[in-house]
Amino acid sequence: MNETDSIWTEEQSRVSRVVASVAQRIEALEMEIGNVRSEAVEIRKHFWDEITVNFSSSDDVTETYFSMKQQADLLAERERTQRHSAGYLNKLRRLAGSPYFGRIDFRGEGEAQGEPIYLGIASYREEDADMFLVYDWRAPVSSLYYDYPPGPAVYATPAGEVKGELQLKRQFVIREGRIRYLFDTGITIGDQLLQQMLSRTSDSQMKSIVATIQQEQNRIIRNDRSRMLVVQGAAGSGKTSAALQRVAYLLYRYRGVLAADQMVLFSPNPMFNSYVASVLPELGEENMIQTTFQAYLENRLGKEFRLEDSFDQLEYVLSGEHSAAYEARLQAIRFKSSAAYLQAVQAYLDSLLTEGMLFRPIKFNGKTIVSGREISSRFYGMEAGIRLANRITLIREWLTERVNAFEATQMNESWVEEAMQLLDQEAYQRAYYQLRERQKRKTDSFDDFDAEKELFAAMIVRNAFKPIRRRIKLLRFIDVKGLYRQLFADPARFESLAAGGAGLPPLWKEIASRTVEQLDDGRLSYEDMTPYLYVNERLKGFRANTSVRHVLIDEAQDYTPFQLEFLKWLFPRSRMTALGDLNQAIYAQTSAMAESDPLTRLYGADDTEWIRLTKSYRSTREIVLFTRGMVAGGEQIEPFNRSGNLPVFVTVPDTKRLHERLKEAIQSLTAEGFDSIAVICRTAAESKEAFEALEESVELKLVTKDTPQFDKGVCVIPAYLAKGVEFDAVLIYDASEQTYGNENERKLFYTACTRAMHELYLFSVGEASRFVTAQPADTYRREA
Ligand SMILES: Nc1ncnc2c1ncn2[C@@H]1O[C@H](COP(=O)(O)OP(=O)(O)OP(=O)(O)O)[C@@H](O)[C@H]1O
Repeated sequence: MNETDSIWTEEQSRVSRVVASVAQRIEALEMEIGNVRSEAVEIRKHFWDEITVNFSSSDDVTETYFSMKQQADLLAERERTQRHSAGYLNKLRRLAGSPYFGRIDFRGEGEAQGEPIYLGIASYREEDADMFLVYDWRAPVSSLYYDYPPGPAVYATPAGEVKGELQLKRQFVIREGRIRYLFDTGITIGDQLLQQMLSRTSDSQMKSIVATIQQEQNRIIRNDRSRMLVVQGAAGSGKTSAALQRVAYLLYRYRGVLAADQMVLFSPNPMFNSYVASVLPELGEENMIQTTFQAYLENRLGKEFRLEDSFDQLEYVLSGEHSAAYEARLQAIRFKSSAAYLQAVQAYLDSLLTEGMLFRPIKFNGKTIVSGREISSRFYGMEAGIRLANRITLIREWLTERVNAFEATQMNESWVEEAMQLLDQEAYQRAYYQLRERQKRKTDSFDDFDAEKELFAAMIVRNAFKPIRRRIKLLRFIDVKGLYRQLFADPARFESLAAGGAGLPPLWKEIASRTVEQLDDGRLSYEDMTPYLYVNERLKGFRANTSVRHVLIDEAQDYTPFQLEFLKWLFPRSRMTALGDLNQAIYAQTSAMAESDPLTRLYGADDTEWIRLTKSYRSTREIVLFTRGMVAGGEQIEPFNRSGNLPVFVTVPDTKRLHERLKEAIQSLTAEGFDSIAVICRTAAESKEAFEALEESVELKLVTKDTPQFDKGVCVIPAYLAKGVEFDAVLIYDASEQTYGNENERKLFYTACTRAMHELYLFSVGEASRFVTAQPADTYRREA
């Protein structure tokens, strides 16, 4: 037996021992849980038997209370134990066939001998044993595995640094209790294993990467110093993967203090939510809250306005209509998402302390109780030093008093009498009994007709004023829509707010009048949604969420400085991780990542850390070498060393031939065993066209913004919905100069091409796009 064989045999016998031990533990735990469950069921069943219910005297009541409490506590305790054990059991089951994926031998300074440490997705120790048979990949010592090659190494613990020497680093692939692969690794974590992981065909669900986390990714995952962590990483560099492992890490690191529902992940679209939903459960953790910024905006503004979403906005931009209105819209999108606009809006809100506040009148039955002007003069009559929020609180109190006073005058009005007549029998009965109950507590008599009538009248008046009180409570008397409109209705005022108008877009007047028109029509375009909500919240008080402790923003380049500022206000007690790639900023708006300032300014330089990822893992070396030339700074993107075919550029004479070639390509890729193939188009309209042309000859699905989840197979999808996800093979439907001939579409084209893991085909009717022809001829292959 040579050395390798004997290592293999030794390691296999350890694996078998651990697997047997885990299996035993699972069995014991299943029994234990079964017992606790039946105990809990018993307690529930006999809950009342054990309790002596007696309310005769106050002592008896106390005794009853305590006996109930005791039973309830017992039950809660059993159920807690059961939940905890069930969670542990879930983790053990995951260890059962594949207990670990790595081993490090570490000799601490001053120690004579190194200790082998085995890493898995959860820690495991036999009962009453000191040593862990498996360490959780998130334990402090486990970081050695990701951070160091064999040699001197150090890891941080809550009690300080531990120095020593890493003597061995070994990787395993264990399935069903058998070692499939085993190798000792050097500097990075096994290129060999990573090669294997990356050469698999893709799935409709993202996978966890714990066994092959790279050193630079580990810095993201374990970072817990700064309040704000910004990750700028190339396409396919593992930003999303790192973000999800980070959630798992933080849940472990702060267990007992931080729960999954205190972390929120903002995804680019609802489909993406389903794509990443299985990573945490795969690691035995609960999922964090997942949402999209659009869903939040819709929830807050959907009742008031007809809303456009970011995809509609992009479709409009891509339509490329050559008109003055189009140019104005582009300028509006850019300006309204900029830090300059945010500052102008902030200056506007500050200026409202001296002039310009707008209030809605408080009316009842068409009669004005307090006019808008009256509220306004009350507002500006206050001492200059009182802050906006305090003024509004004072106005609210004052309005409540005014409404109270008015309400008191209404008892004998004819509308009350009429309402009394209209009470139907049932409502009358209900009201009668209610009043009677209430009255009984005060006096015993309720037979006086006049008194009864008076009480009814009071009740009717009170009910009629309820909505008004509610409106006052919710500060609806502030005319937010009017105030937002005013920003645009008075361009001169806005110019003075925006630092003398120096930074205003050239078509500002056109933009202003269009915005007013839209607001009057009850519509809100995507670029106005966050600013509008910001104005609303600043005036009415932010509806902040204080329970969330960590916000992760994926595809952060698609957020505007305004939106990030908004999220900071919304989650005041939260840390933030923003992950993005400026080269994939496909929207026309100003990106918060375009310059480092908006992101750094959010929490200040001292509280912000930037990490850059330049290695790309998703695509083959050939695809990365072809695509990286399309974007600024692309030469810094380093491909992971996994080889495949050159991207293929196919020129066809007409659409008929295009569809034939597409069909052939899909068929041959399917035959080669690729599970996920995407025909990526520029817009929804182009996707529909491609889908209709192909659906008869190939089995495929059309993905739209309403598609709830990804499925394996062949799909046709617009590029903006393919963001963040990947496919085995990508076919660019139309890579012609006519379709991608505009500088603005560079990033969209790059994003589409970088979705490919193994194969990339680009088709073109006629002349090829400038983004293709600019690439070195040896980075792709041409076919006619
Ligand atoms: N350390 C790793 N081990 C194994 N696979 C990895 C690793 N890092 C990244 N990958 C794989 O690379 C692919 C791209 O990762 P991911 O989607 O997280 O990248 P991204 O930076 O978010 O990409 P994009 O910005 O293009 O959406 C995924 O298939 C992921 O599993």
